Amino acid sequence: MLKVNNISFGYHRDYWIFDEISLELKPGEVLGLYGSSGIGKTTFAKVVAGYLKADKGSIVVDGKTPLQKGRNPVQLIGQHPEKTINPRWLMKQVLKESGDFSAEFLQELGISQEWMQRYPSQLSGGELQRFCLARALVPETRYLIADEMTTMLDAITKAQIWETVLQLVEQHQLGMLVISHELSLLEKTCDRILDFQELSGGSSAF
Ligand SMILES: Nc1ncnc2c1ncn2[C@@H]1O[C@H](COP(=O)(O)OP(=O)(O)OP(=O)(O)O)[C@@H](O)[C@H]1O
Repeated sequence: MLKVNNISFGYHRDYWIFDEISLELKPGEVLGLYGSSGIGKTTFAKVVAGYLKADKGSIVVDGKTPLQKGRNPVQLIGQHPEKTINPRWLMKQVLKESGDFSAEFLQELGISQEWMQRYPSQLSGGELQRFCLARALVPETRYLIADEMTTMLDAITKAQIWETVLQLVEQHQLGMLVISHELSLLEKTCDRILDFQELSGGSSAF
């Protein structure tokens, strides 16, 4: 179980982006987090995945506090894959850095062998996002956070990526948090949906 216990975060000393949010995500569950743009969803995702430190509260993953070193069992996939990939590396180097991936697994994610010899700038957003998914789906991963993962993609690519991801999530019994401002997407993909504004009670002063 991924337990988020009363976490608060502010970029500045005088203002919480969100205050005292709690939620629980079970293995195998697909949980939606809905909220409008700018409300603090990405910040929340970064805190839960360990990129930012909560000012208050705690995050407990399968009974443990994730360590600073080593691979986090909570992996985050964001809206802009190009921002997380070294532009000077060939895609085969990008993958190699995260581990060894079988040809079957890459095929399942729709990654063509031919793309391995290309640089990130020579791939589309949907193609790059598949590499980000591969990197996030290493054996240590137990929970996946998809923050507006397909917002930039066209309808067909979006549907293909969601079909693959939901299959893999079920197959590996991962817990998945789907963050989006698109309620229709959450209704299609999630077992239940939480409203970010209701959870945080809106932004408030310290
Ligand atoms: N590094 C930062 N320093 C200061 N303020 C920030 C920083 N990053 C984000 N913010 C502010 O925090 C607030 C929440 O931003 P966040 O990106 O978490 O929202 P969001 O709900 O994910 O929005 P969107 O859906 O548009 O991406 C915004 O007002 C934003 O301007």
